[in-house]
Amino acid sequence: MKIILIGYMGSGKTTIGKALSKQLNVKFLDLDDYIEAAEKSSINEIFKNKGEVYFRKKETEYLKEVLNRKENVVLSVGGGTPCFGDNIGLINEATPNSIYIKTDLNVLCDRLMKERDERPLIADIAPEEFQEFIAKHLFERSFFYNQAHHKIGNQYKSVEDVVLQIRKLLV
Ligand SMILES: Nc1ncnc2c1ncn2[C@@H]1O[C@H](COP(=O)(O)OP(=O)(O)OP(=O)(O)O)[C@@H](O)[C@H]1O
Ligand SMILES: O=C(O)C1=C[C@@H](O)[C@@H](O)[C@H](O)C1
Ligand SMILES: [Mg+2]
Repeated sequence: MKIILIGYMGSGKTTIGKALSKQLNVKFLDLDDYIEAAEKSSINEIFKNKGEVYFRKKETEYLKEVLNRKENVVLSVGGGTPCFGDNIGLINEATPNSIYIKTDLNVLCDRLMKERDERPLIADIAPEEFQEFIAKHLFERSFFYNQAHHKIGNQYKSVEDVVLQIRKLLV
């Protein structure tokens, strides 16, 4: 069984994924962490030194590698993973349990403003343009996120509540 969490930066994929894997006693993998370990470089450094196109190529390669592993896993992917190539198709073929962690724009902006520096795509956006940038980016990406088999809101709820709701959705 694979449970794959997708959603925008800051939506809570890693936080929810870790808590879910603990409850289910299933291994947790985060694709960003996997890429950093395999490339021996942080995501920030990969973007800076090799560019986004290189990152996206590697992201798809490592996604395929993880999806081909015959193990049970809760996998959180990067915010952009489902939006490039046919990654969302690969994700949905690998499991009936792909889950879009959907989080309100205002909540996303609050979370991301605090953690901007770790995320290369938003690190340089001016504060006065931040909300509009995220709104547009999220709108463009929603087409891909909405292809997940399930959807769950992650705002104004505790991590435990969201995990409980996800467990009820699993097939
Ligand atoms: N239900 C929740 N209640 C309160 N805070 C939350 C909740 N879910 C996530 N957070 C907080 O939101 C922030 C972003 O969460 P997280 O890093 O898990 O997102 P992500 O989707 O993995 O982001 P990225 O795509 O950038 O890796 C973290 O500081 C986390 O603690
Ligand atoms: O939304 C995105 O495109 C990204 C999200 C992060 O998880 C990382 O994968 C990287 O910073 C790119
Ligand atoms: Mg994450």
